[in-house]
Amino acid sequence: MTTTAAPATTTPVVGFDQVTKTYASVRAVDGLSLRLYPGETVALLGPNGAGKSTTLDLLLGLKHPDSGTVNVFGTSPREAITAGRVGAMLQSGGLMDEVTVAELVKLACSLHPKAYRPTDVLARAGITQIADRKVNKLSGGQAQRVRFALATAGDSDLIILDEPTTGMDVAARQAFWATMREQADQGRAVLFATHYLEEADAIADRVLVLHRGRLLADGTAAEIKARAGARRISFDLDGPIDEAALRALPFLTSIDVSGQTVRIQSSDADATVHALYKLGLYPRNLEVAGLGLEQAFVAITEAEEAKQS
Ligand SMILES: Nc1ncnc2c1ncn2[C@@H]1O[C@H](COP(=O)(O)OP(=O)(O)OP(=O)(O)O)[C@@H](O)[C@H]1O
Repeated sequence: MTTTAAPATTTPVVGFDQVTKTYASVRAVDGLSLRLYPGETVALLGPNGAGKSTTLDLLLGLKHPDSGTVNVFGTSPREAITAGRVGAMLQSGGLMDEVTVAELVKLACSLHPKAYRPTDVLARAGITQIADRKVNKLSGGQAQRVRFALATAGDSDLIILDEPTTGMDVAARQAFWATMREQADQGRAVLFATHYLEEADAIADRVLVLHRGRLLADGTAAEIKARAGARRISFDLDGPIDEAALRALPFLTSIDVSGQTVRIQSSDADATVHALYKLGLYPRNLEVAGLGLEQAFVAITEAEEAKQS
């Protein structure tokens, strides 16, 4: 497993030690150990059912581990939340129906020990214009912005976000991540679960890949991509294409032929390209590139599936 070097002298914001959580026969979190540090922006990735939401729920004290310990700022999650050190934006977080956006934000501020001014919170989340709307009349993206406002109602040291940008339009996403970057630059830790791998790649300083409740990889996006090892090769061929011959190329992990364009994934790009020339082919527009985070993620999780089956 790739691991990010931990700053030895800094107190962790979050500490999971050998944490396990089981629902009936499903082991949602399986012996998870990890540390988060101040100022880190960390993406939590994993396929559906990998245990991301359960991990965040454990971190927020909404669920309790069957074994192992969860610490937040060296205390229990509940103590950290009561002290106002944690702000959270959850996937399922229902919003009260019959109140306006402004009333809800005001309420969140009144409950936070280190609250910001409600007008500032509304402005930061870009919802000043919809402040008088009833919460149950909002679009999906507007409701996400309100959840974001609730997560940033006060000066918390750790911000937890479960799939925060689902339903947001491009402008809202950009504004959202700019704000999160500011929060991290001021020393807060930001942990977000997402299925948008391009966001994780662009935003996170550290990426955790969870699979069946276990940590498969922990490192920078570049480290995770390098770990997947494979590379993408694409080229065009003239004339009829002998797909069977291409499929027999060495080190091939996938191939896609579309018209005259061939796209290959290979675990040894040099050897594959060499073999391509040995077939007597003359590839045009040849490009060899590393995997994107999304392809690396698929390669890592598929390799784990294959190991377990
Ligand atoms: N309350 C529950 N009762 C029973 N099983 C549950 C419960 N909550 C989660 N699970 C199971 O635990 C596993 C982990 O679920 P979890 O919601 O943590 O995954 P996730 O990574 O957040 O998934 P997704 O990406 O789909 O949101 C899944 O197999 C899920 O079906």
